[in-house]
Amino acid sequence: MEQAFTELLRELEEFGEANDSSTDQRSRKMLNITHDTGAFLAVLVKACKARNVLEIGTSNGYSTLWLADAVGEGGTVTTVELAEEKAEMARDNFRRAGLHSRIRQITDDAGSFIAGRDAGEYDFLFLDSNRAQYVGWWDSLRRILADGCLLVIDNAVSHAHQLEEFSKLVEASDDFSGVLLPVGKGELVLLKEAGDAS
Ligand SMILES: C[S@@+](CC[C@H](N)C(=O)[O-])C[C@H]1O[C@@H](n2cnc3c(N)ncnc32)[C@H](O)[C@@H]1O
Repeated sequence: MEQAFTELLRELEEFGEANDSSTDQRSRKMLNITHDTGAFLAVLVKACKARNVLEIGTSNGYSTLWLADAVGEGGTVTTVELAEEKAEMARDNFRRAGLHSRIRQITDDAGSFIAGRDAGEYDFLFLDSNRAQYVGWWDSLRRILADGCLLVIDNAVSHAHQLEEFSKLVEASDDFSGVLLPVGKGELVLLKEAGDAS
């Protein structure tokens, strides 16, 4: 990882912490993943050789930068954000990092966006958005993830109670297996089983 990129990540971490502690208004908070979560996502993306990543919940683009760096040249990260002012901040950060050419920004409601995607279109999903909507998104999420690939969900420990219904849906899905890891705010890593090719 280049020094300038590491410095940008550190700058955004400091900005996120200062910003989020300066306001009680949730919509104004950046709510970024932790540094170790970013490093963890990058390792997963590289290990999976993911080339077509989808992130739901861009905020100002901190987590997107980790994903975009990890996919490498030739890879793409599509990231969805509802709030225009945050998408604007993210656009700026993507340019600063020189990674804008591999990032596709969607400023829309993630539910409508994922409903219109093709089956198996993405080989890595990262979900870090409005947890109350995850249950309604489950059918689309499981459909657009390719077989043998990962869906990672942030805040699975910090906000476990908000994910109870969602977790029940996942547990009832035979084609998914998962593990909850104590990284950052708790990462739920779900594998869409590849199925029996024989
Ligand atoms: C926790 S923040 C994302 C933080 C970001 N992943 C990071 O680590 O830098 C969640 C974001 O999801 C966005 N969001 C909430 N509901 C959404 C929806 N229905 N569609 C798209 N984005 C949504 C919020 O505006 C917010 O910026």
